[in-house]
Amino acid sequence: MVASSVLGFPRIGGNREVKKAVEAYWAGKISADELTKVAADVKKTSWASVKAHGVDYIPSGDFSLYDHVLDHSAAFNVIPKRYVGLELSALDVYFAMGRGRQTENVDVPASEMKKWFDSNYHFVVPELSEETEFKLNFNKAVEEFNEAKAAGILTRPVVLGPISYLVLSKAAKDAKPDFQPISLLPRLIPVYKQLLSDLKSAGAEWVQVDEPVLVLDSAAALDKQFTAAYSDLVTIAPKIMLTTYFGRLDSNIAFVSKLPVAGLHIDLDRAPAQLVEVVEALKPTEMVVSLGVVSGRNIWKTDIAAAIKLGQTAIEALGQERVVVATSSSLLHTPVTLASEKKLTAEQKDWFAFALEKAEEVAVIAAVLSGSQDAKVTAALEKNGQSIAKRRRFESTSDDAVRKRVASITPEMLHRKSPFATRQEAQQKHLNLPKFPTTTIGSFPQTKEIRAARAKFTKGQLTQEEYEDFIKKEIDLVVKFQEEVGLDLLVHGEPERNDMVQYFGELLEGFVFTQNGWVQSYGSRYVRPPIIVSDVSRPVPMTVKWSAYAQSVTGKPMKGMLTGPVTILNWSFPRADVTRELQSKQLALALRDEVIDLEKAGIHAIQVDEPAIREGLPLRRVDWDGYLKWAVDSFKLATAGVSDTLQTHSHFCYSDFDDIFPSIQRLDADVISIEASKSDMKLLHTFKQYGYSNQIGPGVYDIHSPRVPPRPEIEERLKAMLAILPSSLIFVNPDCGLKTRGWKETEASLVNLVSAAKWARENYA
Ligand code: MET
Ligand SMILES: [Zn+2]
Repeated sequence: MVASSVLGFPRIGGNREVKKAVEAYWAGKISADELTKVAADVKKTSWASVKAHGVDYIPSGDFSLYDHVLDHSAAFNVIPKRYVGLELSALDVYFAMGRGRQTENVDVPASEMKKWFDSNYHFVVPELSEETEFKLNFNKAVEEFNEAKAAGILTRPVVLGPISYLVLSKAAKDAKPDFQPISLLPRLIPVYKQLLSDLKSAGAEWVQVDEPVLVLDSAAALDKQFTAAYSDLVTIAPKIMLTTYFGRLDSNIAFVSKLPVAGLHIDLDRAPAQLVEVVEALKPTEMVVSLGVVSGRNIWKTDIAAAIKLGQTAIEALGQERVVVATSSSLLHTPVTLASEKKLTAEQKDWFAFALEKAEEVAVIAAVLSGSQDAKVTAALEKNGQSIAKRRRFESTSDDAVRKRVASITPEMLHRKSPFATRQEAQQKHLNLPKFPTTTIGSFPQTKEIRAARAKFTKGQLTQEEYEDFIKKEIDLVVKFQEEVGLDLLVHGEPERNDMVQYFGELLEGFVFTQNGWVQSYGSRYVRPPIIVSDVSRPVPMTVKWSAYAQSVTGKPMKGMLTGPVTILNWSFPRADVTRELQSKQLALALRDEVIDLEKAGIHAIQVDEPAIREGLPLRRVDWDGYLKWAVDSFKLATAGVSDTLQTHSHFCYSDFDDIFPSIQRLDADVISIEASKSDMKLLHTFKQYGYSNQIGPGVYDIHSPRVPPRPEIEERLKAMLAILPSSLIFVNPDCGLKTRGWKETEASLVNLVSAAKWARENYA
């Protein structure tokens, strides 16, 4: 019998119950007990429905109220000093670590967040030092295992493995300069032993231990640590399914196949070619192989016939009993169910599978591989074949005009007319910005009123004209606000945008949208990625009306605001039938037309956001150049079609800059703004090391938290920048858009920001 498994499930709940409850708890509207109850119901529903679809290994312990890495930190007592002794409940300390906390007596910033591998999910980075004292404060894995058991469902608990936990951690500020988190492994192992032996006593037969770092180049140097850790853990743990995802093991398979674990999970969605090598390596062992054939990262219906072929290859070598069919990764990155989509056409709906439908897919594939003659299985298999055939027919139709345009892109289209120095002079004449110009990243608070108006408009309760008047009034407010606060380069505030990707997707050809396809980005923040289904083009201008209006109501320069091609691509579910490069170039051409139209409409600064360029970077270094080439070319294609007088901006919000620094320089944007506040400005050192020739605005405060940055704190950050960068290149701005913030903290924060910039002008003339 081939077993089936799901590696993790979305946490939001079918009706966004968890998101709503967490936010209600933060707002003081419900109690901790009420929150726990909502979470318990959602978990129970997920377990029951995965089980109902016939899945053998059902995950537990993967649920989280904020982030699963943060859950481990809280459980392991990895609580930075600033969160200790605040007289808060354990739950409030947990949330304070995730999002910061600012009340009458407490003022702590959030921890740093980083993107989870190459996804748009953010995890809270653990902070470790020589002084870290690991202990098991609570055992979430056991608690949830028992919770499921009480509901009559036997689960396979999920934990993040010790090596990945340490590799994903960073050294705390007070750690010694040469401190390496991985050096704490011997001290962390006893905690894992306790965690895992408790799980075994609770009755868990298997445990899924995630070690996603095994798909990174850096894991090659950790073979000794892996061997030591797992040789120790297997002695007391349930059977361990060592789980890798998002990439390929490559040479790491050599030591992984020698680990004493009971099973190995590999991602065959991202890296199908690794199957043969892995199976060969496992042959002489007794390990079970878990085949991640159903994508945890995309929403296309699985081609079951193709998955079966992969399964058969494994079975021929290892036998049925040693093969498990699984999702490639946790389904955290996909929406809950297609069943809640009422607006997709029947044809479109037939293309996709969301989390619940994927659970069914793994069960069907496992049943077929087990030789099931069950009529339901045969029918499901046949139906899948028909769906795939229909989709292939749709995919074979393309937009010839778009394809031709991509084919005729010339090198000249990628370059601005003059070098940066010449452009800077020309731009200054138009923009007339003071030294240390202040600006924001684009969005202003998306208030209840804005969301209500948009909802009414979507439902047809507001006419086009009424809605546009409403948006114009919002723009008036935001412009007036910025003038009053004293900002220099203004924005229109993006009130017309539901989301920075969805907004463009809706105006472009080639996308479809879900009503309920929410995917977690961080904490309680969920996005609804559009789906690219065919060739992309721009039928009409998308932002010109709003930017031109905003410019018409102020004498100060107005910055146009677009989402970049690579980000639109990376934050959508992409097509799987053509390359990402082709999709990116099509998007770039559409945006190029928009940039040119904005310039014609009298806009002198345009920001093209590329916050997702880093996360799309392949996990293996050998694959980087290929990606960076087309990613940078796409940005340039979108932005280089304008005159020297137009100031291009780009924005990035992440901190691992070192890796891609030369590519950032190659974008040749006149100004970039970057996230720098939470990572203690460490990325500025990258700039110091490499030098940077164009203008740059390192974010001076963290917008992911409602906390107001006191003015001296902003000044400190400016000082840190000035130690590294010439004052003539520095812009002053928050580290990202303000859409998730309230007006109160936005105003207080920006007042401090403007006054810190004035201070800089006075002191660094
Ligand atoms: C995640 S980056 C966000 C950039 C966008 N312009 C905004 O301000 O919201
Ligand atoms: Zn951002």
